[in-house]
Formats: sequence, C-alpha cells, structure tokens
Amino acid sequence: MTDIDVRVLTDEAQYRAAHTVFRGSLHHAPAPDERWEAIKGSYEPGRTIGAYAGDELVGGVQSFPSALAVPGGAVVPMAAVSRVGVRADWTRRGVLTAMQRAQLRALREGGDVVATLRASEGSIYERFGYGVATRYREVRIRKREAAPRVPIVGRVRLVPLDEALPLVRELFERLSPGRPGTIARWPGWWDVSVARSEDKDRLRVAVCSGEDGDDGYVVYKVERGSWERGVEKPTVLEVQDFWAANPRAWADLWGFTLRVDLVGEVVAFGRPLDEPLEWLMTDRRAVVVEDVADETWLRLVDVEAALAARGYGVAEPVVVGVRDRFLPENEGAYRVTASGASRTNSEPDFVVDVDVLGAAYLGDVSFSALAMTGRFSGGPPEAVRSADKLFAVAESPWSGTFF
Ligand SMILES: CC(=O)SCCNC(=O)CCNC(=O)[C@H](O)C(C)(C)COP(=O)(O)OP(=O)(O)OC[C@H]1O[C@@H](n2cnc3c(N)ncnc32)[C@H](O)[C@@H]1OP(=O)(O)O
Repeated sequence: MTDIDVRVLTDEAQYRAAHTVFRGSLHHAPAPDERWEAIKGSYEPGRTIGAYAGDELVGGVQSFPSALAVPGGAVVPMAAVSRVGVRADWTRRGVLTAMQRAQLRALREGGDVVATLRASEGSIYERFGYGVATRYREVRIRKREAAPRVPIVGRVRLVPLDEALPLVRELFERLSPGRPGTIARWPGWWDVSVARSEDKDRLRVAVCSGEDGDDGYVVYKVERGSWERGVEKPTVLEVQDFWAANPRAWADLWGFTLRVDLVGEVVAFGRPLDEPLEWLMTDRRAVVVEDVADETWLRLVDVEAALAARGYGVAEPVVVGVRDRFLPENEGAYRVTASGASRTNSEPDFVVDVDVLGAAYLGDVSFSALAMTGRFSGGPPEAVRSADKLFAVAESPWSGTFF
C-alpha cells in the first residue's frame, strides 16, 4: 500500500473534512453550514480516525459511545461504529483495513467490550470480525383489512414535537437497553436523527400512558397519496420509532396508529422479527412482510468480557475456540456453561472465527446453522447442539436504533 498515515482526529476542521469524505463516499455533497452546526456535536474527542495521504484526508471512521443489552440482562460498553468512508480514488488499497486495525485497537484499549455497525454492503465487514447479530423486518399493513383487536380507550395523546422530544428521549432511556440487542442512544443521536429528517415539520408523536404514567410512544409521518386516472396511490403512515414498556402500551399504540384517518397503509421499518403484529389483526393477511434484513453487525472486541457478561441456557458445557486476526489477544479457548463463561486451557470442541461468534452471540443464529453453511467445521455434533442451547434466547434480538 502507498504510504498512509492513520491517526486520531482532534479538531473541528478535521471532523468536518472527515464528514465531507464520508458524505462523498456515499455520493452526497458536503453538509452546508447549517446542517454541519447540527451535526458537529456528534464528533466526540478521540473517536474519529482519519487516513492521510500526505496532507490530504482520504478516509475516515468514527464511533459513538453506547451500550448493548446482552442476553441475561447485562449491558456492556459498546462503540457504535459509523461514518466509514474512503475517497473513491483511494479505495481497494488497504485504507479501510488500516483504519479498522487502528480503530479496533483503540476501542479495546478504551474499554469497549463490543462494537456494532449498520453496513452499507454485506461484503465489507466480516473480514474485520463483524457478524450479523440482529435482523429486523419491514411490514406494510393494509389498514382497511387490519381492524386491530384493541379497543379505543383514550390512553394515547398527540404531543407537539418540541414538547415531545424530551419526553420521548426520557421514555426511550427507560426502555433501552432492554431486549438483547437494544442499545443506548448517545448524546446527539436525537438531534442528528431529527436534523436528518428533511421534513421534520411533518413528524408526529403519540405518547401512551398507563396507571404509572407514560409508557410508550410512536414517532410517525404521513406521506400523502394520490388518485390519478383511476389509479390510487395510497396515503401511507410511516412508523419511524416505536417503543412500548409493556404489552398493553404496545397494543394501544398500534391501535392508535392503525386508526389514523385518511390513511390507506401503515409501514413500519426495522421492527423485531418476533413482534406479533399479525395476531393483533382481525385479518392477519393485512400484514405483509416486505423485507427481512440484517440490522446489527456485531464485533466482539473483548471476547472474554463479552462471553462472561451474557447469560446462558441449560445444556452440557462446551469449549469454543476463537480465531481473531485483528485482536490476537482474543484468540484462545473459552468454556461456556449454564452458569457462565471464562477462558480455559482445555482443548476446544470446535473453533470459530470471531465474526462467527459475533453472529451467534445474541442468539439470532444457531451454531448448527453456521456449521451447516460451512462457516466453521469440526467438533462433535453434540457439542454444537449444546452450544445452540447455551446461546439460545427467548426473544429475537433486535436493536431498533439506526445510526
Ligand atoms: C458503518 C458504515 O459507515 S457503512 C458505510 C461504508 N461506506 C461506504 O459504503 C462508502 C463507499 N465505500 C467506501 O468508502 C469504501 O469502498 C469502503 C470504506 C467500504 C472500503 O474501503 P477500502 O479502503 O476500499 O477497503 P480496503 O482496501 O481496506 O479493503 C479491504 C478488503 O475488503 C474488500 N472490500 C472493501 N470494500 C468492499 C466492498 N464494498 N465490497 C466488496 N469487498 C470490499 C477489498 O477488496 C479488500 O479485500 P482483500 O483484502 O481481499 O484485498
């Protein structure tokens, strides 16, 4: 590779240059001043790494400080990796590899147990040790047929956006991290996500309350449809952020969302795979699953701490061997039992690359499935079956936060 100097960026001019490189890599123009003002606070000291060719910044990676809920109820420090981009004239020359190496090292030294990201393409990140650990589904609900089985009881109220934002943020912080895969939203996430919305004037927030106060919310916007030459394009209500503390709040909020007038369809992006929406409808075929896609790409930065943090199901112990090209201190064998996991000198039952362990870590995919597809080999089948049971989870892991 041509000489590339990878270093931590330290001032606003450098952050802005990194933002411009990132936007350019996604084929967007640089952020205008007003937008930059809203965004610049999301660059936190020590968390952006740039790649320089001479004086020119040609690549950047960043992370936000967050936390991840893992099976069993624990929450571990997590880096939310984002804004990864290399200038088009410098791609495929090892720039991202050099930045990944530096970033993973820095994250480990900074105490992050895991890193997660949302990938622009499916073929980039496995080589750096990331595996797909949660997925989401996108649903389209035909409102007329839906007829939700939930009475209207007046527990949902519309709140103006300015008033709603602090409320919604407080509610979110109470609810997440909670389900395995959910994450903490860092300072600035809300501003950036609202600033990102080109039509924030059209965002609506409905808040639900029960006996103990507010216990759920939905942020949505409505895209007006049309009727031209006998062809109807339905008006669509788009659910952007939906969180409920309990089943009653969940049903109330869906009941509200599905009853907003002059709407033909309700679309919800990024919902958990096991959300029982079909069961809420009088006609379950009103719910059409339009997509199931990868959500969280998870990197175990400190394998020992990550394995020790999660809870396990009941099964015979298993010894899992781990390979890690970027963080060799993770390599070794780990004994996983129903009561916990730790390093061991025993021979592993089977050996996996760290991206494979990342994929299985939250329970979204079984070791059997990964072995079946050739993601690792070896090991007695009973050990793989034990690993399946130990890592299995009751709820589909899901994040629900895009960044
Ligand atoms: C979390 C996020 O921010 S997701 C957004 C990611 N950014 C983008 O998609 C923007 C557009 N793309 C880019 O900027 C660049 O192509 C990047 C950042 C994805 C890759 O940067 P590069 O400097 O080209 O990667 P690098 O040269 O280190 O490649 C390392 C290896 O990954 C492979 N690789 C890199 N990117 C891709 C890709 N998009 N598709 C397939 N393979 C890829 C390379 O071929 C190389 O393989 P090798 O080791 O077998 O030779």
